[in-house]
Amino acid sequence: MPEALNVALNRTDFEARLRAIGAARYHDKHPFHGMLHGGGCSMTQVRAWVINRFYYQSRIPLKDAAFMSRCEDISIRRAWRKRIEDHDGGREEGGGIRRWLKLAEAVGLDPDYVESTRGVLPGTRFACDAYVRFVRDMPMLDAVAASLTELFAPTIHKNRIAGLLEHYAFANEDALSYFRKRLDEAPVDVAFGLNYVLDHADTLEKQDAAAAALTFKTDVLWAQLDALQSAYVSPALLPPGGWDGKEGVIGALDQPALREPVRGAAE
Ligand SMILES: O=C(O)c1cc(C(=O)O)c2c(n1)C(=O)C(=O)c1cc(C(=O)O)[nH]c1-2
Repeated sequence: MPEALNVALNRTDFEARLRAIGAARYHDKHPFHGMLHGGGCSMTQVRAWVINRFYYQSRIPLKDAAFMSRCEDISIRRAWRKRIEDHDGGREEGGGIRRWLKLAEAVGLDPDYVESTRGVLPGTRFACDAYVRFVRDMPMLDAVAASLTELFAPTIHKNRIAGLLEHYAFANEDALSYFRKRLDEAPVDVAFGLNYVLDHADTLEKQDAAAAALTFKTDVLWAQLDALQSAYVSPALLPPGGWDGKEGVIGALDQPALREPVRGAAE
């Protein structure tokens, strides 16, 4: 191979390489998201998504704590610990996990049931646990690069807020506060993470490793939606122990807020 092909990309071109991974592989392109955002999901499918996605939410602070536990650089720890606070909140209030459980209640689920993580699909569990393990075991550069899917999250969060508000009776600002808050939180995290990766991936080998880590993370996200699609979209193939469409559902299902969505074209 000619020498020039073995040289690391400059920052601009390497960032473009990372962004191209999102453009090709991010989970906004998964058909389940098209259904969810376009009003094509039944309320049972929305509940299944809320139950399974809670598992992802619950693993995020564990992976950030795993990251912190290996990080010798105090200035990085000072910046990174915000991520745990964003999700776990204070002792009494706040935090993404509490906001996610508000969404669970809004779709008619018992938050204790959701928090129990019973009924989470095996594919969801394997994918999310793999992310925690990856961040615990891989080089720091790879661990940070894996979080860079958040570069692409604000667009999907905005589309989700708009799509859910348009199509689903349960959706209001309170129920969707998780996503609204992430619009402020994620850009801070991703600016730090992107700078770290651009600074540290200073050889072609490291750039390849960072790109592979980001690709791995897109697989973590995609696999969670594959699990939902397989279990809850016809022809449904519910694995043993997966949520049965009934357990944990509380309150009167004929209440107006829990009406089935107004179906529209998938966006
Ligand atoms: O709704 C989404 O599509 C989505 C995607 C991602 C992501 O790209 O990993 C995150 C989030 N949301 C999110 O809310 C969040 O807090 C988050 C943290 C992380 C991470 O890897 O540290 N990703 C994401």
